Amino acid sequence: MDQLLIAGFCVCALTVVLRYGCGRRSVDDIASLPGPPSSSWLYGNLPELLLDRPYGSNGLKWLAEYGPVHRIRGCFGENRLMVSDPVALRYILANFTTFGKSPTHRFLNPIAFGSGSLLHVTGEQHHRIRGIMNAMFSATNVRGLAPILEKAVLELIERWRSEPIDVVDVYRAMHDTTLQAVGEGVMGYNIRENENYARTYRNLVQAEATLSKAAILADAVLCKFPYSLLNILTLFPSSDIQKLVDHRHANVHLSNILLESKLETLKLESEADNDLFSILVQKNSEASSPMSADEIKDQVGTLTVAGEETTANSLVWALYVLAQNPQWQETIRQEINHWIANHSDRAVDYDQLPFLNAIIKEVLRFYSPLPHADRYCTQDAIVPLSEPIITAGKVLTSLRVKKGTYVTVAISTFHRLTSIWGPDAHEFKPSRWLRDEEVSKSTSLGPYSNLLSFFSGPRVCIGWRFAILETQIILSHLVRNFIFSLLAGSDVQPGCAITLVPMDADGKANLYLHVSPL
Ligand code: HEM
Repeated sequence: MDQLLIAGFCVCALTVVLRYGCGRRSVDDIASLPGPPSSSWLYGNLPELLLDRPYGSNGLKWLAEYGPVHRIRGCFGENRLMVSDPVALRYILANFTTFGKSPTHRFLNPIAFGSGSLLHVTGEQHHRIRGIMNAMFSATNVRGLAPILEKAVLELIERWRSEPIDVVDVYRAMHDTTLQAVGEGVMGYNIRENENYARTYRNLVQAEATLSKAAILADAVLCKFPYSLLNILTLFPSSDIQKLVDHRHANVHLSNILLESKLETLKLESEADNDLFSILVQKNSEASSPMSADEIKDQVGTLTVAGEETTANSLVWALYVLAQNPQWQETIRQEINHWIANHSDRAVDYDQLPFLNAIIKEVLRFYSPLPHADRYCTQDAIVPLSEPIITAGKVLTSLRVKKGTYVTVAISTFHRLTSIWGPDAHEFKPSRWLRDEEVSKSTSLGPYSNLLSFFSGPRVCIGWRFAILETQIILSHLVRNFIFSLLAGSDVQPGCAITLVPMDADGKANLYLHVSPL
């Protein structure tokens, strides 16, 4: 966000804040909750949360000190709720009408993806679009994509084998490969070969993921204004908003081409391609309340962004832990070679590779690709708790939350609760997934192995099956073909760029590893 714009907005925001305060003066319990002190009225605890290195260390400190439901301060001294309590989380994530997306997301998502984007729509429109898109992401349809996903990784393997490589930025390589995989698997189109689209896409990701004190402030200021006023910003776009607008143009161009060609195939009654977008167009033509052409087109950019970043970063962290543990690479190799030797007549069933899946689950737990997400309370609510909170002489068995409160869904902190994951919750330990009884079944939250990585409730990740299959395929093929090892003296730490990325000392996202062909 441009400095000038921020300064202008700060002045307006201060006026609004001073005049109206930080929200309605209805009663809630958050002010009385324990929470970390804040040294800054302007930024509150947000820099400690968002700019933390390694990401999550402050979250874990706060968890230990104040418990799984506590207060943190946002900008201008506002109270925010930070939640990793499973009962409270289930309630919050199940009630999207009350706990919706943050005002900033509601402002920015339509600019980047269109107002019909699944990430943006709510209520009946979300229900209708989601119903049609759920069919697109069914287990059978996703399973059918294995050959497309295998092709993406085999091309990478070919490139790595054909040129002498030693040290590779696997962060970059995984992002390129997942961009190709999501393009070909979801859209039936190789996005990597469309330079303009790939460029605007990278710019968009960079603009959205740039976290700094200025971005924190801009976020806090934006939400104080009505959308009608904010929309004026798009007429005088800052450089970051321009990146969103540029990507939207690229999306419109690409989605027009894609939709036209898929509709043509449908009209000719020729055999439809098995990419998910073709399936969507087909399912939509049979739906009783179909999506409009614009609504379909708005999913192109949505699925690219939602599907690429997260999966690429899971793969990057998986390669990072494997590079630290060569014996785990060998176990995966033996596992897959054994499977192939015993089932030479069948395609690989990746779900039948226990150690590979244990690594993937532990990566999703320990390096949660989206480490936290915001929700914004749109009407006063009462949130249940799994355990009472004793505060200021009162025992709270549930929590009154007032309209206008930000709630941080602390995904990565939930993944470290010893009450759920056991006393070794803070260790990276794939073996926990090989002994079923060790992973608590008492709190079933997410769609996959009680992990919250994909969220739960009506906004649960629609692409989780795709993400798992893609990770299984790319990781197993890479480990079968190469040995990964750490560079001497390399020092990356988890940093938050909306998703969790490995950051070097300069705050740049990358991960250089030695890659040796087998
Ligand atoms: C490891 C990989 C992934 C992770 C950790 C992940 C995580 C998430 C999370 C936490 C949400 C909820 C966000 C919110 O409501 O604030 C979400 C939503 C979504 N994800 Fe994923 N995701 C992954 C991969 C994918 C893939 C591969 C696709 C598609 C190809 C995808 C498409 C979407 C879409 C469209 C939504 C919005 C759903 C809705 O609001 O109804 N995601 N994802």
